[in-house]
Amino acid sequence: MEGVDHLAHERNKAQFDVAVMKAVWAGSRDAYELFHRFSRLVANDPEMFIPAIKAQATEEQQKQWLPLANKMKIIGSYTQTELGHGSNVRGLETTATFDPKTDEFVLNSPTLTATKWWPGGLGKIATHALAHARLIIDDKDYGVHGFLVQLRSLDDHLTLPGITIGDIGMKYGSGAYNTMDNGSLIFDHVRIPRNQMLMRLSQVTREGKYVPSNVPRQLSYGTMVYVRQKIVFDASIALSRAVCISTRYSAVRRQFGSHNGSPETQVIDYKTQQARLFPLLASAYAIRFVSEWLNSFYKDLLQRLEAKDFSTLPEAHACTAGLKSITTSVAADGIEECRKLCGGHGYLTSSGLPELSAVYIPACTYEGDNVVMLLQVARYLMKTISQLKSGNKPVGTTAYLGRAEQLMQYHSDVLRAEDWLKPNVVVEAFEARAARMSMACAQNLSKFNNPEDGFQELSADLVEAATAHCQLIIVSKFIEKLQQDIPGKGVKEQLGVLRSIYALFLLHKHIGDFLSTDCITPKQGYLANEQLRSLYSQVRPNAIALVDAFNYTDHFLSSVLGRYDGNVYPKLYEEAWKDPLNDTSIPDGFHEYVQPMLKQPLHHGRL
Ligand SMILES: CCCCCCCCCCCCCC(=O)SCCNC(=O)CCNC(=O)[C@H](O)C(C)(C)COP(=O)(O)OP(=O)(O)OC[C@H]1O[C@@H](n2cnc3c(N)ncnc32)[C@H](O)[C@@H]1OP(=O)(O)O
Ligand SMILES: Cc1cc2nc3c(=O)[nH]c(=O)nc-3n(C[C@H](O)[C@H](O)[C@H](O)COP(=O)(O)OP(=O)(O)OC[C@H]3O[C@@H](n4cnc5c(N)ncnc54)[C@H](O)[C@@H]3O)c2cc1C
Repeated sequence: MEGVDHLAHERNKAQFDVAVMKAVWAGSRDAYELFHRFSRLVANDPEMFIPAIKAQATEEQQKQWLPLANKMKIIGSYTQTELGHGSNVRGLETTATFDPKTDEFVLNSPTLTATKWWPGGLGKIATHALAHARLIIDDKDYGVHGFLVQLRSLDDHLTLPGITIGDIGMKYGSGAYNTMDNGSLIFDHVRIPRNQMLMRLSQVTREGKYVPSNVPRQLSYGTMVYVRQKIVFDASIALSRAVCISTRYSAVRRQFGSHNGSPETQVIDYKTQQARLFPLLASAYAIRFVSEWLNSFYKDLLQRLEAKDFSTLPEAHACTAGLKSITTSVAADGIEECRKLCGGHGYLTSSGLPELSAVYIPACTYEGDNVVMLLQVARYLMKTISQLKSGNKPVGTTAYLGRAEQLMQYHSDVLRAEDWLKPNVVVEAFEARAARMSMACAQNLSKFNNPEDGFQELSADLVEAATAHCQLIIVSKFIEKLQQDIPGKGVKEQLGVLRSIYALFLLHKHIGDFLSTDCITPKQGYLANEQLRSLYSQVRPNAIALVDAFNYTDHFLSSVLGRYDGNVYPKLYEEAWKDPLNDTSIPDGFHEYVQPMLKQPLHHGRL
C-alpha cells in the first residue's frame, strides 16, 4: 500500500544512531556530487581533461585554456589510449614532430594501431583533445608528451582538416556507457603551434632544443593518479548502491519456512544469504574509509609536489594503482553478487542492478587494467624489499616490511573465536601474510639472473602478494577509522562489527595464503569462521539501518527492489506495465509470422 513503510519493523530493530552513521558515511565528501559526475558520463570529461591541463600545462597555458574548458567554451577529451596500446603508455605510436621552420608540431598517426581509441567524448562532442604523442625533434624520439589539439570548428563543429574522428560503437549491453561517445581519431599531419605542447614538466625551445623535466618524468602520469584515487571513492558508492538494493529486497523477500500458516522466512535470515551479503555491506564501508584516507594522502602528495618534495610519489602511485585495482574488482564482483542475491527479479532492468553493473564494470579496466596496476604495486614492494639490505627503513603503508624478520617468526596466538575481534590480532595476521608472500617472491626473484625474466615468470605470485598488501591497507585504515572519535549510540560498535566482518571474511576467503605462509593454524582459521557467523547475527538486526545510512533516495537508487518503503511487488507489477510491449495485447508481427503457422493444416499428424 502506498505510504506504508513495509520495512518499518526492520528499522525499529536498529541498535545505533542512524543519523550519526549517515554523517560517518558521508564523510568529508558529497557522495552525490561525485557519483552524479560519474553516472552523468558527460562528454566533456572534466575528470581528466581539466586535471591534465592543471598537471601538465604551464601557468601561462593554464590561463589560456582553463577558463575555456571550465566554461565549456571548448570540450576536451583526455586522448591517450590507442587501438594498439592502452596499458603500455610508453608504447603509444602517435607522433608530434617539431618543425623549426614554422615553429609548429605536426601530429600524425603513422599506423592503424596508432589510431586513438576509447577516449571519452572524442567520438562526437569534443572540440579539443589532450593528445598524448611521441615528441620527435630532428628524428630523435623523446617519448610521450601531452599536446592540445583542436579537433573541430567552434563555429560549425565540423572536423578540421587532417582529422578523422568517429565513435567506436556500442559497448557492453545496453548500459548507460553507450551514452558516452568513446571515440577514435586519426591525425594526418595536423599542425599545431609549439605553445600547444603542455610544457610544465619539459619544454621545447623555439630553436627546437628539448629541455627535459627536472622533476620525475612520472609526474606526466599525474592525472591518472588523480583519477585512480577518485575511482576508489566511486567504488564505495557503486557497491553501496547495489548492497542497499539487495539488503532491502532480502528483508522484503520471503521464501519457504511457513509453518501452520505463519509467514514464510525472510531470505535475509538465511545464513547463506547473510554470508554473501554482509561481507559486501562491510566492504562498502571499508572502501569508503580507505578512500577517505587515500584522498588525504593524495592531497598531502600535492602539497609536497608544490614544494618539490617527491618522497611520497612512489608510494602514492602504488597506493592509488593498487587500491583502484582491488576496490573496483570488489565493487564489480559485488554488484553482480547483489544481482544474484535478488533472484529472478534482480535480472529485471527495474531492479537497477543490470544497469549499475553494465556502467560500473569497465572500472576494472579503465584508468589502468587491474592486473597491470597490481604489477605496479608488486614492483614497488620488490624494490622496497631490495632496499632493506641497504638499511632503508620503509615507512607508511610498507612500514611492516621493515619488521619482515620479526613477521617471518610470527604465529597467531588466537585461542578462542573472540580473539579474532581484537584489531591488533587481525592486523598482525594480515601483516605477516603480506610480508611472507612478498618476501617469498623476493627470494624466488633472486634466483633469476635476469630480474625482468624473474618478474615475468613470477608475475602471478607477485599479483597475489600485491593483493595481500592492498588488503592489509584497507583493513588497517578501517581500524584506524574506528580509533577516531565517533559519537552516537552504538555507531562505533556497529562499525566495529563491520570491520571484523570485513577482515575475517577476507581471512576466510584467502585462508590458503594464511595457511601456506604458516601464519595461522587450521584450527585458528576455523575459529575465525566461527566468529564470522556470530558477527552476521549481530549485523542482522541492523542491516536495514546500515544501508539506510547511505542516505540514497529512491530516485538515486532507481530500483523497484531497493525502495525505501519496501513496497516491492505492486511497484514491480506497475513498472512492468510501463513496458511498450504491453501497449497492445497482440504483439507486432503476430498476424504476419505466427498466425500463418498456427493456421497451417496438420499433415498426418505432422506440421
Ligand atoms: C571524479 C571522478 C569520479 C570517479 C569515476 C571516474 C570515471 C572515469 C571514467 C573513465 C575514465 C577512463 C580514462 C582512462 O582510461 S585514461 C587512460 C588510462 N590509462 C592508463 O591508466 C594506462 C596504464 N598504464 C600506465 O599507467 C603506465 O603505462 C604504467 C604505469 C603501467 C607503466 O608506465 P611506464 O612504462 O612509464 O613505467 P614503468 O612501469 O617502467 O615504471 C617506471 C617507474 O615509474 C613509476 N611510475 C609509473 N607510473 C607512475 C605514476 N603514475 N606515478 C608515479 N610513478 C609512476 C614506477 O613505479 C617505476 O618506478 P621505479 O621502479 O623506477 O622507482
Ligand atoms: C569505458 C572505458 C572508458 C575509457 N576511457 C578512456 C579515456 O577517456 N581516455 C583514454 O585514453 N583511454 C580510455 N580508456 C582506455 C583504457 O584506459 C584502457 O583500455 C586501459 O588502460 C587498459 O588498457 P588496454 O585496453 O590496452 O588493455 P591491455 O593492456 O591490452 O589488457 C589486455 C590484457 O593484457 C593484460 N596485460 C597487459 N599488459 C600486461 C603485463 N605487462 N603483464 C601482465 N598482463 C598484462 C591485462 O591484464 C589484460 O588482461 C577507456 C576504456 C574503457 C573500457
